Amino acid sequence: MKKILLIILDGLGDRPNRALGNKTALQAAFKPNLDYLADNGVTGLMSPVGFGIRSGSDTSHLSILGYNPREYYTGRGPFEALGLGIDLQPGDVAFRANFASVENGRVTDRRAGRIKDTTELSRSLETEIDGVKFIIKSGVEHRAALVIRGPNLSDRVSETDPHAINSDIMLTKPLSPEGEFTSSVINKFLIRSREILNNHEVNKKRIQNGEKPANEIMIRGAGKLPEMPSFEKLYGLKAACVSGTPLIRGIARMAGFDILNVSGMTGRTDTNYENVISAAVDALKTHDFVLVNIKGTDIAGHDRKPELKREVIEKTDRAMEGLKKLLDTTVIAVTGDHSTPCSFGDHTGDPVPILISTSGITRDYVKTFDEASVSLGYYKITSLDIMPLLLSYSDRSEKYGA
Ligand SMILES: O=C(O)[C@H](O)COP(=O)(O)O
Ligand SMILES: [Mg+2]
Repeated sequence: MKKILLIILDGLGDRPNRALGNKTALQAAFKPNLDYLADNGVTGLMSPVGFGIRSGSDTSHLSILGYNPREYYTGRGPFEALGLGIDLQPGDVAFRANFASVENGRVTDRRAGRIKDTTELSRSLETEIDGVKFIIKSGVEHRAALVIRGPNLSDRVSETDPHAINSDIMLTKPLSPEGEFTSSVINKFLIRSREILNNHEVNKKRIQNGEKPANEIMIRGAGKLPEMPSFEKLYGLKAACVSGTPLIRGIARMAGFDILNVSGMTGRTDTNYENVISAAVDALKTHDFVLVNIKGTDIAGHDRKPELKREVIEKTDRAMEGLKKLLDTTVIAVTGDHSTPCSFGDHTGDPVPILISTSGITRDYVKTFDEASVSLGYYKITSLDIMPLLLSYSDRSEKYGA
């Protein structure tokens, strides 16, 4: 039996970019190690969740790990909260939150210029209203989690993220009668938060420095704690997660993974790629399955920066130099969780390249790892097919039938 290393480059898939001579970031990148793994492996295209589905990182990672989101997904919020170390309790409702910039009632930046640190801002918003406790914890850049705790709370409330700039700021609405109280108490919190954030020293300084203020908190992905069997129970695999992204850490925590902390791992494009990959290699000594998530490719896609995406791929590739040595003992798979084309600035339903490499594998004829090359590869699969394939290539599958 072999170990399994699964490396997800978040939002990896792309479309041709004019700035890269009509190539995708993967096609334009110098990436000898990814190409080596593709050459010495089997490749193909992987559709996250299902063909043509524009999945989020939450539903796609769940499905890659074999948790069908249609069965287990209750919303993004719980994973964001768990990933930030909040001890979510049954009955709590959790949200993903964005610190955003607003001018004259309109959103000018959904990410407040990818602000570096919102800890003080989050702290200033914590409160209790009508018997409901508001817990807010800052994540990476503009990201945060909001958890509301109290009796009779419902997740049947609408989001307040317009997902587009120049849109009016929003309040939540109940999605059914059971969401009425929750929505009204959240709206009191949001109105109070606007007042606090607009007068906050951090924002006054930002404006003085010519930066956009983080003066609005927008919420989405309402959900309660899901129930999921552990990864170990499902597959008998002891698993570890190497990711600086709270959402991914939260999903892995829910699945019972060991969540590793790595020096220099930021969850941003400036992460220490070498440390991330070597922490994963180390973890393979004590774990059967290691999941790595590199977030920079997705950030570059959302920010419409093809050169930056290429750079993130090249840095990841450089850090992967030592992985070739592991192929005798390890199945290495590399893919994305969805496409985030730089030309679109958001997730699309385009399939994502996947490679699976290990010694002794029957190779296909593909020698380079990019969207077009792997379309000639062996597999056209969905994310739900990944775990069965990894179990099979690592000689861990149970026989189906006698
Ligand atoms: O980076 C993330 O957290 C998401 O993939 C995109 O979310 P955002 O558009 O709110 O930044
Ligand atoms: Mg993603």
